[in-house]
Amino acid sequence: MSVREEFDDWATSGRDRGMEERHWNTAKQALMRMPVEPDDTILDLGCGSGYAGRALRATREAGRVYGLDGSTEMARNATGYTDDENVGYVVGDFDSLPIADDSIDHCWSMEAFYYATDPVETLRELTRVLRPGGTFYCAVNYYEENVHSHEWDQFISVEMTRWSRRQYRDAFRDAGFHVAEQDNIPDREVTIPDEADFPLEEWDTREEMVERYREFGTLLTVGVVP
Ligand SMILES: C[S@@+](CC[C@H](N)C(=O)[O-])C[C@H]1O[C@@H](n2cnc3c(N)ncnc32)[C@H](O)[C@@H]1O
Repeated sequence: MSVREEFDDWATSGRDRGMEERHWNTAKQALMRMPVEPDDTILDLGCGSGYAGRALRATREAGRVYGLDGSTEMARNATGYTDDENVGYVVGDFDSLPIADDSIDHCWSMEAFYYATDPVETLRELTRVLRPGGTFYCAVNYYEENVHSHEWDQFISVEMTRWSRRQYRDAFRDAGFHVAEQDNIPDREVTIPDEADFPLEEWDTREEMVERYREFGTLLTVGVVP
């Protein structure tokens, strides 16, 4: 199945809002760190329901926000969630961004980058569209050190790239970014039941669930275009 078919299916069955809910606890912490100035132009790469761009408009006075997604239905849903004319959702692929050179101040991406067919090319594309000094805030829950994420590729028909912290930094540098920051952002809000409630459907032990959410959380890598 293609990215488009897979995520069209998610969007039409309402799973875009479920993703937003699952990602928001750590996404909001990372979004707060972005050095967005009023009127800056933002790209949300793999925007899903488009919540991140709308949050940056509402809280940081971002100027123009573009959400890009390979799924037509995701882009359609996202468009329906706002009447803000400075927020626009476009259909496109990470490896060939339909965006002019040096036109974006900051790019955000949550739980999407690793679906790129060619993640190295996607990074190169981002250095093309970002202005000098522009940043790429790349947040992922699927990565090598997060052993609890390793089986996720079995539940989806799209290829996924599982890089380590080190591989993210190296790839960012190879594509021409400076690496400004790399951090694990814990999810302190997700409810973790009492010991006596385990095993759960998804978790054998409480310890594993604590490690997944409170310790590993979301891996954030921040690149800056020189
Ligand atoms: C797991 S969802 C995350 C959505 C959103 N960022 C969030 O935090 O909820 C990944 C999104 O990336 C999009 N996507 C995956 N690979 C893509 C590609 N190669 N080009 C464009 N969009 C892609 C999917 O259609 C999907 O909406």
